[in-house]
Amino acid sequence: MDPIIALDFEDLETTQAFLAQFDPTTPLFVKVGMELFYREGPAVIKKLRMQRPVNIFLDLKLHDIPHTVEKAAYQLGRLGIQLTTVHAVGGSAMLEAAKAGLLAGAADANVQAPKLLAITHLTSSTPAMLRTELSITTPLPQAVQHLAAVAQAAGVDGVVASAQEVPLIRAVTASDFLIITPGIRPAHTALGDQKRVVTPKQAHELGSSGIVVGRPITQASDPIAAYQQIKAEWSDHQ
Ligand SMILES: O=c1ccn([C@@H]2O[C@H](COP(=O)(O)O)[C@@H](O)[C@H]2O)c(=O)[nH]1
Repeated sequence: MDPIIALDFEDLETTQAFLAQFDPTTPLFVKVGMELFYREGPAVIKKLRMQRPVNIFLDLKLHDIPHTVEKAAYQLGRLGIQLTTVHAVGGSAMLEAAKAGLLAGAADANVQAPKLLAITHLTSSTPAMLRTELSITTPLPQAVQHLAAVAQAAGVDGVVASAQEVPLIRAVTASDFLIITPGIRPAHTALGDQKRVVTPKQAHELGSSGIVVGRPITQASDPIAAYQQIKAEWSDHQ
């Protein structure tokens, strides 16, 4: 899987100007997050597809009561996207509802259902933050591992975690369980708010299924060169 570029831009125009720098015939895997989706609405998915070949990871991180999540997931299932997210801490009933909603929406719209990923603990979280602010006494890597096992048992297709936790997750999940890892920082790039970070090469070595990269590409002086360098570091070993 190619690196997934996080399109964390304020509007469609800025996003399309960014994407126009890439060869229009080369497929890209992109992530649409809350910022762009809340501004442009579901139409942004169709508009991005009209511009160029793209696979789309719609990262809205649903988290609510099961009924509400199922109805929201139904709408997302209709969009023909490839990946989407819920928060694992919503629990099994919510995860199962999300999956059911996606499948029903996709069936009604006659499109392929997206794979569902459960967010474990955000890559911006630290062990100290979990302990002192969330009162979670299980060590962070084991807490992530536990959530991954819960997600798999609920029928979710994979998780989002730091690549640092991939070996622990692999130990308790099936070999085709997806582990998508943001918090990717090539050497000498700014961490920003990310805490549990690895390089693209480390993510590969640790066994990530896919990496998500935003600012190291979108804020780079030469985004194409940054993307190619990250892609090479990530996939030259595959
Ligand atoms: O735990 C998580 C879950 C999601 N993300 C998202 O990934 C990108 C990362 O962007 P960078 O600019 O490379 O930091 C961003 O869209 C997040 O919403 C995450 O970072 N961590």
